[in-house]
Amino acid sequence: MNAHQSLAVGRPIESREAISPAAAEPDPMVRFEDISKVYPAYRGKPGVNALQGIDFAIPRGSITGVIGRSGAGKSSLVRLINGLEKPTTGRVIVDGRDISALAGHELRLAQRSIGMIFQHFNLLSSRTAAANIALPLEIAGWPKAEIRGRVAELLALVGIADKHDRYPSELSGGQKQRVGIARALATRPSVLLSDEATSALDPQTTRAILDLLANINRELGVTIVLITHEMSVVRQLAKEVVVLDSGRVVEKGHVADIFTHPKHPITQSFLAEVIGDSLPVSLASRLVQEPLASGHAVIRVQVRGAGAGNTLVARLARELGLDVSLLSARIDEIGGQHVGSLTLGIPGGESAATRALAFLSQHQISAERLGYVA
Ligand SMILES: Nc1ncnc2c1ncn2[C@@H]1O[C@H](COP(=O)(O)OP(=O)(O)OP(=O)(O)O)[C@@H](O)[C@H]1O
Repeated sequence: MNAHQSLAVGRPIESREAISPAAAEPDPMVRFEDISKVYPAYRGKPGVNALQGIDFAIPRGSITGVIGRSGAGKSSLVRLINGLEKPTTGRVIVDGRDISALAGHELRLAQRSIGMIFQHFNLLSSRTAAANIALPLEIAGWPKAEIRGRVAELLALVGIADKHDRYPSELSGGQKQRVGIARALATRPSVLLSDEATSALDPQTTRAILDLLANINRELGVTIVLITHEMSVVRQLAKEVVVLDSGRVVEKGHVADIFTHPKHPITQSFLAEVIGDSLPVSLASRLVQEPLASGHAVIRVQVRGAGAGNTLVARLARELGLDVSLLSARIDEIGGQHVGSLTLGIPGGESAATRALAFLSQHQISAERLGYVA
């Protein structure tokens, strides 16, 4: 166990039903059954408890984000799905088979139904785009003529039919990742694992690649497992999310639920990076943390559903009998739902803020007090 792991405080797992405990999902694509993964001590380096008590299922056809900070155990988890690592305890069932029990030829056959894409694309520089995509088909022993047809189909699917004869050095980052995606899909996998696949791309290219993955999920029904340290990636693509911290699942569920009611501090810190966090500068510079008896309390509220934010300000003003002001607002579409982040100014100091927070909590609306302005 390393220093980071030994300091970790065990927290209860927050379950929100969408990603069920392994046993509760009748026929999932991936089922982690009470997994632990320990990397043993090696050449004077201490052993590492990389994963502990992992027990959940990934539904067929879903897009599931697995998010965590560096060292949280994301890559270990994804390598268990394609059998590159074996769990220390527990089983990993993929498409009905215990992949953790397979070895040799059987494992290689099972791995053909699990595609993977990588942050740095992992293309062979000596092969053209078409030849990179053909590689897994050659390994699987496909006849040459069939490979040609399949490669042309895949190049068209990922939108680079004209790059057939280009070498990786002649392609942009986004085009290289399209080749990576085509190669991963070549053997018609049922699962696509994406390990930080957009981390090396600029925001615009990231959006295009995430759109492509969404289309692939929709049109081919491929289950996608998305490893990332960026909540913006989860927000754009995933419907379900699993939050990992120090090798444990600390929160999981529908993305829109997690965005509106984050429970674990690590989830809250991920959200703070993406949800309209910025206050108007003139306001932020005057914000103080000490409660004020008068002046405005500044409260941030997360709301869900089209139009939910519109009525909230009026309802709160009615309830408090005060002029509630809207200081900033942002609406996103997350996990197929509208999620809004509103920053409200509430006159009447600490006592009004306390009443406002009680009202919001009574109505299961997630809110936090950011501070006060005189
Ligand atoms: N092959 C290995 N041998 C020993 N320790 C390992 C090995 N692979 C990972 N670890 C350790 O296991 C823990 C989890 O690592 P993992 O790579 O799964 O996390 P991660 O969330 O993917 O991190 P990152 O985002 O930095 O890639 C870390 O403490 C890491 O140092």
